[in-house]
Amino acid sequence: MYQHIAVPVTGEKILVDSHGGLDVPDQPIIPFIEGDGIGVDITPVMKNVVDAVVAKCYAGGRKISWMEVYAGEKSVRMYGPDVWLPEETLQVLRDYVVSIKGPLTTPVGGGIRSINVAMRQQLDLYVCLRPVRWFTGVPSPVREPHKTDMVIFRENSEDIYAGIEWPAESPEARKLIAFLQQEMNVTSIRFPETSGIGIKAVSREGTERLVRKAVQYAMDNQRRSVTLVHKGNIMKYTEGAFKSWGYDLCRREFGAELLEGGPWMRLPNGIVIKDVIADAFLQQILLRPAEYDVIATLNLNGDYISDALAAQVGGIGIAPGANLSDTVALFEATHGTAPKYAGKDYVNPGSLILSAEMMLRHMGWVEAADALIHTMEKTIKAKTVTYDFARLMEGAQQVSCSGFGAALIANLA
Ligand SMILES: NC(=O)C1=CN([C@@H]2O[C@H](COP(=O)(O)OP(=O)(O)OC[C@H]3O[C@@H](n4cnc5c(N)ncnc54)[C@H](OP(=O)(O)O)[C@@H]3O)[C@@H](O)[C@H]2O)C=CC1
Ligand SMILES: O=C(O)CCC(=O)C(=O)O
Ligand SMILES: [Mg+2]
Repeated sequence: MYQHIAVPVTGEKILVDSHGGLDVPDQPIIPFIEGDGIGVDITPVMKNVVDAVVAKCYAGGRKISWMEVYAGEKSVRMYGPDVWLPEETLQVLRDYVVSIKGPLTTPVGGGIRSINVAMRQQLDLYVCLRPVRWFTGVPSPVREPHKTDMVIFRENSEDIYAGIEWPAESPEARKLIAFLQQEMNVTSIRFPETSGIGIKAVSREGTERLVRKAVQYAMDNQRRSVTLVHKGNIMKYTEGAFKSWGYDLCRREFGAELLEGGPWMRLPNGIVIKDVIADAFLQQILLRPAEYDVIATLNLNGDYISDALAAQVGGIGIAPGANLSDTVALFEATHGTAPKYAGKDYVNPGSLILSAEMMLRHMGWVEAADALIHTMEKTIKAKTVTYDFARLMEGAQQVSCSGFGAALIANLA
């Protein structure tokens, strides 16, 4: 049926029920993309650890049937030049509803800007959900890392990140610059002859669906606040509008009322809705992280904030994430392909394993998700860690990528 994808002979599809919930069989087929660079190291380790934890928790009653699908460099090798993201891969990710991917290299000079961004756009995975928490014993550059406990909701489908841009001196850039100057009275392009041009599109619909998910998450998970992070003082009609539309939505759909003086608000259940300008936020998360909880932000801000916050709790080697639409979920680590370490069995697989933990929880396999967290805590506490933590820890036993996976499996309760 497919050109290169082999559907496992055992296992069934996860289905979406009439209320939008998941109907998860005991042997679901989960598509996975190995990923480029360190994908060859971390993805097999993630699968082994997940298989072990599921086997342990459900004594054979549940099992994942993994189905490999292709994107990135492996796809080009299999499907031919410039086929970075085959149509059948997108179709499977859409049809099978829950999947997981390794990192993908952004091709240089190829026909696709970023495979990761293309997937998010084509599957309309408009939420990038990235929880940031500290595990006991993880080395951190801050004095009180346990105070960093945030959940980032990054808008994943629009903003300057969508890649609407043209190089300096191209006919398109010249045409757009001429239009701006002649038809829109723009006088502030300092060097029009040599300017590249990018367009930042931010919509009310895009903002509202993202903020709605963030507020709903805060309510469902008893969080204290939702902060809208933006640079609206400068980019008034994109980032400033994100803030205003976010507050309006909270008032209209969630019954939020202004706190004294505004614009901060409070929901009937006490959750505070507030906003902060992005540069101030980046210093406050270092100085007073306990003041922030759920974060709703635009695409590019969310990209920067994800890596910055990950650093506070040990680095992107342990930073998980999910890309979500209303039905489809594609889990992935926050980091990229770290090419210098590719194939060396060296890096931390923790970020992808914790992404799988989010996936198991999303599927309702809570026992397995809890067991994964437990063994992660136990293993790090015992100072059995990969190079990234070992170089910052005293008395650590440094293990390889697969060695860390083996330690997680050995430490399963
Ligand atoms: N979602 C995705 O698939 C993403 C893809 N990318 C793509 O990845 C490629 C490389 O990007 P780059 O900017 O180098 O960023 P990376 O995130 O790939 O790597 C940057 C650094 O982060 C550390 N790091 C990353 N992963 C791990 C890990 N698993 N364990 C321990 N440390 C880790 C390493 O630090 P150190 O050197 O200190 O050891 C590494 O050199 C680019 O093509 C980029 O476009 C980037 C981000 C996301
Ligand atoms: O697609 C890419 O190359 C980068 C993506 C990225 O940095 C992210 O999603 O955090
Ligand atoms: Mg990033």
